[in-house]
Amino acid sequence: MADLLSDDEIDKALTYLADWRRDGTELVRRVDLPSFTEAVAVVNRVAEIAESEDHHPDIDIRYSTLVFRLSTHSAGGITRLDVNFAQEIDNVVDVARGQ
Ligand SMILES: C[C@H](O)[C@H](O)[C@H]1CNC2=NC(N)=NC(=O)C2=N1
Repeated sequence: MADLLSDDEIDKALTYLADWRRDGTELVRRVDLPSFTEAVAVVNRVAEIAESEDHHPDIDIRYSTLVFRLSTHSAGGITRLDVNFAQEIDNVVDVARGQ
């Protein structure tokens, strides 16, 4: 099982996860997309990665706005798995935006 990161380790990760914030035991990112269809396409791509890595974010879908919440449930907080997954979500969003 992955180890919980320290507060310092989480703060350090947030320096390069610029679109993420910490909310207690979770990393959180809000993403605004141009349409519901594009938002759901991002969710579908993230779902594929989640299944392949057996690590699953909580995802809130409201029209074209997504909120991702990452936490390692088995550890009770934020681990390296969540930091890595946050970067993968960033990559999916960048591709969806053509960046
Ligand atoms: C049995 C299965 O491997 C576990 O339930 C996995 C599934 N996905 C998971 N996702 C997240 N975010 N945290 C977990 O601890 C976790 N555990």
